[in-house]
Amino acid sequence: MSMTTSTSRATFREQRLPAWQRVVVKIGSSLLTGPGGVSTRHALRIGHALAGLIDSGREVLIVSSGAVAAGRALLQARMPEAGALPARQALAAVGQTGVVALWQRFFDRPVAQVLLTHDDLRNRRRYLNARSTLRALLALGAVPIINENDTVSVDELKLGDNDTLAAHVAMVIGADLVVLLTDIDGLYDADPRRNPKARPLHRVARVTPAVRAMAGAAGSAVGTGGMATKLDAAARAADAGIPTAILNGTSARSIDAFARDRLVGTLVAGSRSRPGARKTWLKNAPLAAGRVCVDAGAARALAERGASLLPRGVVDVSGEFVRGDVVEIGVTGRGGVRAVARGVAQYGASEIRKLIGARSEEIGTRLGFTYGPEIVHRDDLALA
Ligand SMILES: Nc1ncnc2c1ncn2[C@@H]1O[C@H](COP(=O)(O)OP(=O)(O)O)[C@@H](O)[C@H]1O
Ligand SMILES: N[C@@H](CCC(=O)OP(=O)(O)O)C(=O)O
Repeated sequence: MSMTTSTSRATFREQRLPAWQRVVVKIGSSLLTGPGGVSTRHALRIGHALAGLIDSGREVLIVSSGAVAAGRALLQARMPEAGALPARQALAAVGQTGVVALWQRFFDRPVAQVLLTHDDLRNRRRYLNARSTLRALLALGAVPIINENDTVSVDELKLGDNDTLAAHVAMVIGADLVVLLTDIDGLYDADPRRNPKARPLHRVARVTPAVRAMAGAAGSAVGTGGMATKLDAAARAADAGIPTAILNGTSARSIDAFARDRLVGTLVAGSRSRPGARKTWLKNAPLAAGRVCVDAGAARALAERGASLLPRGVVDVSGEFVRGDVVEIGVTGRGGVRAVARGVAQYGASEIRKLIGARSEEIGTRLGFTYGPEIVHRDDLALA
């Protein structure tokens, strides 16, 4: 058989873990579920380690997978085929209660269920709400148990995997570290389940295309995305200056090291600069709700002078978005539309259509009201 056992694999040596006060820990489905639904087999050790860290004054947010796998086991259902979204959503609804109840067993303080959708991270108002709620939960001493709101997220708007969700949560809450607990010791230079000669990578300075090429698909029937989504998530977090540790949640050695502020696994370094949280969020907001096309002069003003976008420079609007949504700002050239920036729209699409080419002073007369002279304020802009 081509699969290798974990005992024949090269092992990771223990290394330093960056200092942290606030961490987002993501736990994959395979660590939390078994044939009977949720399972304490691996979760027990992880839960105790996290409880110890919280008791010592650290702040821990948990991104927990396992709803679909637990629901499937409880209903003795087959895994729905790709595309069978309502069935997966139903399984998630059945399994999620057990996942949260499982976590409650490890903490003597309340846990809080937080289900987030793509929209909650894309829309600035909802993003700010999510941030305030998470902050309040930490201040109250509750342990946030976060998952994607699978029962209502539709395919094209799904974050899709909880590695990505963990990176977003870390950016939203300004965490110092992301920890991805999985069923393998860390990142290897090839998928060790397929290549017995794969070598451990202790440290990744930057997620380059060459590093991405090392990552293969999921290792279990319940996992989503494999190492590829973990590296994508780590790259996002790194962009915001947040390092990511990838380690084995089934291994006592790895979990015990983490509880002692050491790492047995892979560290993806954070980039040195830590751009403003708002710009980071904008750059990573999963999808834009629409597009505002601008003329070449406006594009230059945004890119070269860091100016706000005024109605004067707008030439076209597509999509149906409302005030507060993230929009793409593009400029039309020979090869089609080129993205220039992303920003939070101060006006909705139907309003901006009435303002195309207007001077800022005309906004009041064209609309009958005004939210200010800018279509997108410079503070709410991130260049592409
Ligand atoms: N280069 C690699 N190094 C380590 N693991 C890899 C690599 N490429 C693919 N994998 C696979 O990724 C799996 C972990 O991802 P996944 O199954 O999605 O887990 P989770 O449920 O924890 O998100 C491992 O079990 C492994 O088989
Ligand atoms: N939101 C889904 C998990 C999606 C996911 O990323 O799963 P995994 O790769 O096991 O972390 C669930 O709770 O079943």
